[in-house]
Amino acid sequence: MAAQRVFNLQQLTEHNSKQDCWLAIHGKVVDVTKFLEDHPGGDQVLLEVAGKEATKEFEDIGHSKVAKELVLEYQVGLLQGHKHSDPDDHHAALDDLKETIKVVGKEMTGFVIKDDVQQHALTRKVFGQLFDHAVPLAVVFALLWYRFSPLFSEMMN
Ligand code: HEM
Repeated sequence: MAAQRVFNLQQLTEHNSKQDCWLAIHGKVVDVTKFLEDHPGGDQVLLEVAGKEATKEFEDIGHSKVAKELVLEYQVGLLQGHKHSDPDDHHAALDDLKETIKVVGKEMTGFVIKDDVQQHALTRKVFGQLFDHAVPLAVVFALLWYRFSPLFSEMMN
C-alpha cells in the first residue's frame, strides 16, 4: 500500500469550502469536493462539517457498507494524532478491528478472485483450443474410418 500523507487538524480546517471540502472520518482525511453534488444526503450536510472531524456525524446517520467503502475512495491521507479507539471502549475497539479486517479482507478477496479468474481464463483457453481442433479431427477420422475400414478388413484377410 502506498504511504499515506498525514495532515494535522490545522491543515484540515483550511479545506472548508464548496470548492475545497475535506473532512476526517475515523482518522481518514477525505476530499469530498467532487462528491458534494453526488452525496445522497445532499451537499449541505457535508459543507456543515467541512474542514472538521466528522466521524460522529457520519456514524450517527448509520451509513451503509457502500458508503463506508466510498470513504476509502475519497481518502487523501490520515489525520495526525488520531486515536483509533479508547482501549476501554470495547465496542469502538471491536468496530475498528472489524473495519481493519474488512479492508484487509477486501484486498485479499480481490487478489484471490483475480487469481481465480486468471486461472479459469487459462483453463478455458487450453480446453477451448483442444476442442477447436479435436472436433474437426474426430470428424475427419470418422469419415476416413467409414470410407476405408472395409478395405482394411479385406487386406487383413
Ligand atoms: C466521505 C464521506 C461520506 C460518504 C462517502 C457518504 C456517502 C453516503 C451514501 C452512499 C449515502 C446513501 C445511503 C447509504 O448508502 O448509507 C449517504 C446518505 C446520507 N449521508 Fe452521507 N456520506 C459521507 C459523509 C456524510 C456526513 C459527514 C454526513 C453528515 C454530516 C452525511 C449525511 C448523510 C445523510 C443525512 C444521508 C441521507 C440518509 C437518508 O436519506 O436516509 N454523510 N451518504
